[in-house]
Amino acid sequence: MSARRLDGKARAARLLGEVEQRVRACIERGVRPCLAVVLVGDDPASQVYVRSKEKRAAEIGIEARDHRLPATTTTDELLALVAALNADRAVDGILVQMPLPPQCDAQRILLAVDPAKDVDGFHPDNLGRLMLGQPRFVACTPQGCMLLLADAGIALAGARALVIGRSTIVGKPMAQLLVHADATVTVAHSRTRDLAAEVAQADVVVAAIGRLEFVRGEWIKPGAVVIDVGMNRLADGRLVGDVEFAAAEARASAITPVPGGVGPMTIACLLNNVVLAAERRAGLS
Ligand SMILES: NC(=O)C1=CN([C@@H]2O[C@H](COP(=O)(O)OP(=O)(O)OC[C@H]3O[C@@H](n4cnc5c(N)ncnc54)[C@H](OP(=O)(O)O)[C@@H]3O)[C@@H](O)[C@H]2O)C=CC1
Ligand SMILES: Nc1nc(=O)c2c([nH]1)NC[C@@H]1CN(c3ccc(C(=O)N[C@@H](CCC(=O)O)C(=O)O)cc3)C=[N+]21
Repeated sequence: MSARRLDGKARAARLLGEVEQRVRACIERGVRPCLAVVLVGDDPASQVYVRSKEKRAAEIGIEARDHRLPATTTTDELLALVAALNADRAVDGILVQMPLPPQCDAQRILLAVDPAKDVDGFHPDNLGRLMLGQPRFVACTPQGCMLLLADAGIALAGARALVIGRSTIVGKPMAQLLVHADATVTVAHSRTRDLAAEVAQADVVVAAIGRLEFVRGEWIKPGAVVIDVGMNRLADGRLVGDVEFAAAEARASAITPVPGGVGPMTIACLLNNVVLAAERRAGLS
C-alpha cells in the first residue's frame, strides 16, 4: 500500500480562500482585520516564519503590523508593548513569536496578552476553554492537524490516537481535540517506555517531537493515518519531519509530507483566528 499524501499546502490555500471572503465582509463593515506580530531578536528561523505569516496575511487583506525588538529586550519592555497592543482597538490579534530570548519570561508575557486577542491560543484562559470543550481560539497547529485528519476521511470516534509530544502549544491541545472527537487518546513523551509498541497500536499517529525521522516507518500499523508536525532543518537547508517518511508512506493509508503538510495549515489557521477576532469587532459573530 502507498499512502495518500495529505496536501497541507492545497488545504491551506482552500482555507485561506474562505478566510479571504470573511475578511471582505469585515472590511465592508468598516473593520480591517489586523494582526500584530511581535518578534524579539534575530533568530533566522523565526524571521522566516514571521515573514511568511505577514505575506499570507497581506495576500488576503489582513493588515500585519510588525514589531521587531532587539535581542536584549527585557520582560518589562515586552509587557509594555503587549499592554499597548491590548489597548489598541484597531488590533484584532497579537502573536508573540516563540521562542523568546532567555531573559524574557515567556509565561508572564503569554498571560499578559488579552485572551480575546490571543490568536495563537496559548493563553491559559483559551487553553482552559479548550479543556472544557468550549474553545475560543484553538492553537493553530493542532487545529490544522484536525482539518487534515478530517480530509483523511477516517472516523476518529473510537479510533486509537497516539500523540507523541506533550508541549503546551502542540501535544497537549492536540490530545484534547482528539478526545473531543471521541478518539481513545494516548500521549507519549520522552519517558514513554516502549514508543514502538505504542505506535504499533495506533490508528492515528501525530508526531510532535522535534527529532529527525525519530518515528520509524516499520512501527506504523498498516493503514494508519500519520500526521507529522516535526520541522527539522538539515545542514543543506532541507526540511525533514519527525517520521521516517518513505518507509511510513509504504504502510500508512494517509500521511502528511514535510514540507507542505502541517506547516502551511498552521499559518492558515492563525489567519482564520484573526478573522474570527475581527468578526467579533465587526459584530458579525
Ligand atoms: N508545523 C508547525 O506548524 C509547527 C511545527 N513545530 C515542530 O514540532 C516539533 C515539536 O514542537 P514542540 O511541541 O514545540 O516541541 P517541544 O520541544 O516543546 O516538545 C517536544 C516533545 O517531544 C517529546 N520527546 C522528546 N524526545 C522524545 C522521545 N525520545 N520519545 C518520545 N517523545 C519525546 C518531549 O517529551 P518531554 O515532555 O518528556 O520532554 C516533548 O513533550 C518541532 O520539530 C517543532 O519545530 C512546532 C510548532 C508548529
Ligand atoms: N507564537 C508562535 N506561534 C506559532 O505558531 C509559532 C511560533 N510562535 N514559533 C515557531 C512555530 C513554528 N511555526 C511554523 C509555522 C509555519 C511553518 C511552515 O509554513 N512550514 C512550511 C515550510 C517552511 C520552510 O520551508 O521553511 C511547510 O512545512 O511546508 C513552519 C513552522 C509556527 N510557530
